Amino acid sequence: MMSRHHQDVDPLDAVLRPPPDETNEQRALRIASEEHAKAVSEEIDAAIRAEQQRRKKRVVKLLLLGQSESGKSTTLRQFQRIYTPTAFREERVLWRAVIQLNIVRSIRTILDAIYLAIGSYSPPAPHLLTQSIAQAQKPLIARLQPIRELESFLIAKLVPPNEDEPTSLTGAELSSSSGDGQTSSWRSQEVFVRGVTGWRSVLDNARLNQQAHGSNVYSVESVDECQQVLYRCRADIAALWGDAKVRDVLKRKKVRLEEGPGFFLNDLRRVTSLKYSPSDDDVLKARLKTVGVSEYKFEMEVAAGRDAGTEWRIIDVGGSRSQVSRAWVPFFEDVDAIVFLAPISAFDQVLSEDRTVNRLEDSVLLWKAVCSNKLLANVELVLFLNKCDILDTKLKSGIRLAKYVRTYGERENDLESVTKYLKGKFSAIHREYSPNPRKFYVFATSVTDTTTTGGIIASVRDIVVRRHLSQSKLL
Ligand SMILES: Nc1nc2c(ncn2[C@@H]2O[C@H](COP(=O)(O)OP(=O)(O)OP(=O)(O)O)[C@@H](O)[C@H]2O)c(=O)[nH]1
Ligand SMILES: [Mg+2]
Repeated sequence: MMSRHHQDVDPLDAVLRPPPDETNEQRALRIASEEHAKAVSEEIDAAIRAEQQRRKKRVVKLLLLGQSESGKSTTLRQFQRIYTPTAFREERVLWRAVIQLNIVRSIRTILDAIYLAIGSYSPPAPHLLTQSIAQAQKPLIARLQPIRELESFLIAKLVPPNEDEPTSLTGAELSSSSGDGQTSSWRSQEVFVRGVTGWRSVLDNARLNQQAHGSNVYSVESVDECQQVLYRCRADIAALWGDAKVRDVLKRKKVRLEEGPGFFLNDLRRVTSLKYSPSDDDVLKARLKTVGVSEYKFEMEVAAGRDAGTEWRIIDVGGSRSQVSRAWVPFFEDVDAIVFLAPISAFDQVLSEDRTVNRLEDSVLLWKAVCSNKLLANVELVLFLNKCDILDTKLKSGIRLAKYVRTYGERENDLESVTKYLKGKFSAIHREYSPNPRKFYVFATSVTDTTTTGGIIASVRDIVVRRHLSQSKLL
């Protein structure tokens, strides 16, 4: 009998059942306290779910390294173009000011080359041929004066306010050898940006500042006024760039604008039109130096398919010499992979910050330092032998690698043989200097090229994600 009675009565039910003699007040209190307990329990459940979600969410960290002008920021822009296309497209218009400055810089480089050649700058002696060009082109040069003025305006607009770093970072440099064997050179400012998003807010600030100061051409309200100046000067710019004698001066001064960063003079009609809006290719070609370190975080958009929702942190550092040791090391922690860019087209160039150092040699030394760094022993290293398009043009124009890299010897002076040889050299350093054996990933790249870079970026993504997953399993 007893056991039957026990089966009929739920002991919990007995405890939870409201007391039979409960007053209305006690009932209200009981219900309130039950609701509170339920709310607390739901909160705890939500927190647990969020934590589970966070643990499931993939966060990958990629560091871009390489000397200045190697293509790090361009590679970052390729990631943005491919994985956050909407945001990339929306931001394209903001690059117009940078492109305007790139154009203005090219024009100034040409004018400076002419002036330097005729001895307006000391000490070179006047060169008769160039002097006659300067005479012939005098009215044209005078008409281009607004372009020079545009330069300082755009610099004021693009360089962050209250910037404590000197803005006169080394940039394009011309040198002139005069008849007496003396060489003179001067450095021009190169505009830089601290961080990827920094310059955007700078543009907004500049716009507001200028609005407060009236509306003549140089207290421009917006980018459009600068565009108007370029538009008005387009025929003169085209005449200058198209002049055979001017080209001759540039050739003699060894100014190869086309191979340099931010070159737009072959697209003058389009880029100086009033309604000009930068294309994807323009944004990739534009040059804006990075100073310091910028971390770009993004989640791949739904269009990225199976990788949508993965959080990427790509760290882009300034590559000029003064920044290398100071800025890079603190970012070595927690990195899944490094993309190291070596601009192999630069085998016949020197660093703009130290004109005694060959750029290829500098890249090799940096690569050695990265490979041998113990903090990076377990990090995947992906090497981009970059600027292959420029390398190809250079080799075809007859510039020989063997003149600068003597060990290259009698090998063929073509793109395939040169990249194969350099891959071997970089691979040997990787093998010899890595603290632990690791796989060597290498790509011959032209990161400004959208068609070929898409596939390479996808391969990098796979390498990084695979490594990230294997590391997570080990934890
Ligand atoms: N033709 C060509 N131009 C390239 C290539 N890669 C980069 N560039 C251009 O070279 C210039 C320098 O590239 P950036 O990406 O700014 O170089 P960076 O490594 O970020 O340089 P810092 O910010 O000074 O460290 C830009 O104008 C790019 O468009 C390439 O493969 N081919
Ligand atoms: Mg950069």
